[in-house]
Amino acid sequence: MNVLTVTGLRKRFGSVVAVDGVSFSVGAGEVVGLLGPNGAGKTTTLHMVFGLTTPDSGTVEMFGHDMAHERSRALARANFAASYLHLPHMLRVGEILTVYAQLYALRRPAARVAEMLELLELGPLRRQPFSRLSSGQQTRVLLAKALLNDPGLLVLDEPTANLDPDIADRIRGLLVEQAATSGRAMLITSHNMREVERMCHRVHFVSGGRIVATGSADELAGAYGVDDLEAVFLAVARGGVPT
Ligand SMILES: Nc1ncnc2c1ncn2[C@@H]1O[C@H](COP(=O)(O)OP(=O)(O)OP(=O)(O)O)[C@@H](O)[C@H]1O
Repeated sequence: MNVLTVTGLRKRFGSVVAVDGVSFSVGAGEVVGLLGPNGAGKTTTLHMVFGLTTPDSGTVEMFGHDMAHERSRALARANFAASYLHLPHMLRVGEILTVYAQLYALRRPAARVAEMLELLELGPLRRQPFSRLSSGQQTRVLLAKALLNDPGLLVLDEPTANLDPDIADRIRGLLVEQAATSGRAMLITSHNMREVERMCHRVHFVSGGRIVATGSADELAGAYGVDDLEAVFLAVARGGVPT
């Protein structure tokens, strides 16, 4: 069974059609990427998946629950992170994670917070207020918050934005490993093609609010007769078609 099934999503903002009939699915243990140029509709799609934006039409089903009618049951097993999200600025890192651990009704909140602090290398920062962290440190706290409830579906909008190459590489590694071992489904957006090649089993290219190409990185490179996903991106963004 799919963890996530998105069918015919549409969203218009005034005269702008941001998402124009997007359908896809994500299975257990699968990492799916949404790629595309600025303004293509990726973030709007993620926000509709997670219930942050209400679609004009279309459906989102998570763990077999329809988001429109069983939102809290669906979201109980999911989580979302994006570097543009804000957490309470005056609270310290440890306090923020503790608040979320309680909100998620975790059985052993203190132990889980300690685990996340270690996993995201945040131990030395646990007494720092969120407002005093660098943007990369804030991104790590947002990821720690998103992993707290061991979600079966993790939605990440540019997961390694603001991270230095070393920590970004380690975080990609841990996300991929966790998806493989726990069966977690992941849906991500990224403008980093090497990241997508490393993390995603399947990618959907979005352009003008529509999915215009789908496949693994290798399949897409083959279809467009190019060497890698970066070249596929350029071809798709410039209106190319498969060879
Ligand atoms: N709240 C909003 N009000 C009006 N227009 C919006 C709103 N959110 C998004 N849009 C418009 O919808 C379109 C899609 O935006 P979206 O943020 O989904 O693109 P994106 O693919 O995530 O782009 P990027 O790669 O730059 O993050 C854009 O034209 C954008 O200006």
